[in-house]
Amino acid sequence: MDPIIKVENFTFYYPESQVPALDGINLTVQEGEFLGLTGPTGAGKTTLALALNGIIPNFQGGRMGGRVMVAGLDTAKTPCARLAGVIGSVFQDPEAQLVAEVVEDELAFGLENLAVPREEMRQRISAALEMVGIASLRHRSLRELSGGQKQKVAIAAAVALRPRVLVLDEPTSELDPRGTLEIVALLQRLNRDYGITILLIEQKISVLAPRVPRLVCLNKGRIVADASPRQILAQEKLTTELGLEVPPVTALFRMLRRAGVYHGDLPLEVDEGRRELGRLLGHQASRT
Ligand SMILES: Nc1ncnc2c1ncn2[C@@H]1O[C@H](COP(=O)(O)OP(=O)(O)OP(=O)(O)O)[C@@H](O)[C@H]1O
Repeated sequence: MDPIIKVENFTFYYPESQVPALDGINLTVQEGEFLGLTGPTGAGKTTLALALNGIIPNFQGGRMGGRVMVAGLDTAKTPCARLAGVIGSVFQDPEAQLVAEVVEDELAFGLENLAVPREEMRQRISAALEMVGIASLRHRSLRELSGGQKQKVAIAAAVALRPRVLVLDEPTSELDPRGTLEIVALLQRLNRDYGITILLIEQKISVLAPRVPRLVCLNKGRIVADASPRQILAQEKLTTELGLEVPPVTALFRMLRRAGVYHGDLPLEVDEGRRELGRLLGHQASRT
């Protein structure tokens, strides 16, 4: 089967910039994957998201090389309205991306732009609100909602367009830890139950690591790693270079590995670490 995303040798310079924001990117994503994308500030994460949804190069001037294919469409040659039915985007700041006063109107907005007939529009709005678990917010004013609820509305608005891919650019950066985990759990559900391919851009590696099977790391416009979070977090030189905030429990087990007392998989979460520690201490006790 053809991959849902295929980025081939893609390079992009913003206007008047001598340094490429993206430099020879090659990335293949199969339909149904849940992918994390991380890297330091200025690495090119947002630029890649904009290249995937066609804003680059359709609305943003600049120079590019290579190509970006999403669901078989070349994003540089496809109108953004057509791409919107294939790939949905959610950005960092819910305020900046919401345009309506009332939740259901927000969902209607994108559908109207695609000229979806009225009755189908009503059905799609209901379905999207159900999928995201916010049917009860349908008639609420956006101004009354929390940041987390607003992000869910933004996700529902994207889902109403029935995309095969969702790209989310740091959607939880303005949320507290509970709101963050709720959004990630929602994305996992959309991926698992509806097969939507998810590309989640996130600097907080502790949020991504236990929840994504595949993590792509960008630095200075290049992909510097593409592996499981466990494999990436095991590479001390790489994580230092990228300034990734390694979860404390993972850092502890890296130390134990270095000291030669631990040889198992690196835990990514506290519970996992506690279990491994129990096993390790039990093992040590049985040897003495
Ligand atoms: N509109 C623009 N015009 C010129 N240069 C830009 C523009 N937007 C981004 N850049 C530059 O492109 C490079 C990549 O930026 P980008 O925003 O894609 O990185 P990022 O990884 O998303 O960073 P952050 O985590 O801070 O959002 C940076 O050097 C940045 O300064």
